[in-house]
Amino acid sequence: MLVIDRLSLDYGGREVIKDLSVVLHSGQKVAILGASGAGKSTLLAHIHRQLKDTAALCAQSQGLVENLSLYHNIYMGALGRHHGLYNLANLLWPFKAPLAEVNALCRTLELEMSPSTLVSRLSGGQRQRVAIGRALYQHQPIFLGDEPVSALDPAMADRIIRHITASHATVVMVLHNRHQALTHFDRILGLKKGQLVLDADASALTLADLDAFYGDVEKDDVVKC
Ligand SMILES: Nc1ncnc2c1ncn2[C@@H]1O[C@H](COP(=O)(O)OP(=O)(O)OP(=O)(O)O)[C@@H](O)[C@H]1O
Repeated sequence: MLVIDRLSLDYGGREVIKDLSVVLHSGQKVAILGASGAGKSTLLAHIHRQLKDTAALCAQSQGLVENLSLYHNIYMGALGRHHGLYNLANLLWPFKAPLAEVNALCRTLELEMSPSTLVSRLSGGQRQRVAIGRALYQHQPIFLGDEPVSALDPAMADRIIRHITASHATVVMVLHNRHQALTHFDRILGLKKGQLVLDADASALTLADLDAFYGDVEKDDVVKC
């Protein structure tokens, strides 16, 4: 699906991804772990640039429009599927079919408020689910998520990840939760200071392995300080 060969990326000359090579396969569910600042979002954004015609990105920044409703924010996922005039008319007078689809999606995402609720009135976890809804509504075969469930309680996060993985052939998700990574994903990549230091089948790893991975990262950071 995507071959990344000796990738280096920098911000203003500061290298944050260093000589990274990895092959991502269609049909895989891949979790990316790593300490804050390791380069996970930068790598995911690169993957999205390469796959943007077939992948929906749920970014950490969300990009929700505060003064629009939950319905309109989720509907934005479908803008590319429709003519501009249809989109404009739907903005003013929501059509029945997309409204029913978005309502169904809201039920799946456990968003129980009216679809006309303004996004500015939602909690952090509700906003995350709207952003996930918008990405799901793109109906792409690949879902890319950057900590998309970090604000949800663990049980709800499990249900939402289960829905995302069931509805997409391929998922690449940045996470901090080791349990979620082991439970829902086939393969785990670990980044440390812009380098790939872990690439293994989730079935071959344990929570203790991932604790050790984070422990090493933290120890190194302490030493560096
Ligand atoms: N727009 C930017 N301009 C300059 N530096 C940036 C920018 N975005 C990220 N960085 C830097 O690049 C490095 C990697 O950032 P990135 O967001 O990819 O890390 P991350 O692993 O996703 O972190 P987190 O878990 O905190 O989200 C960090 O040192 C960060 O400060």
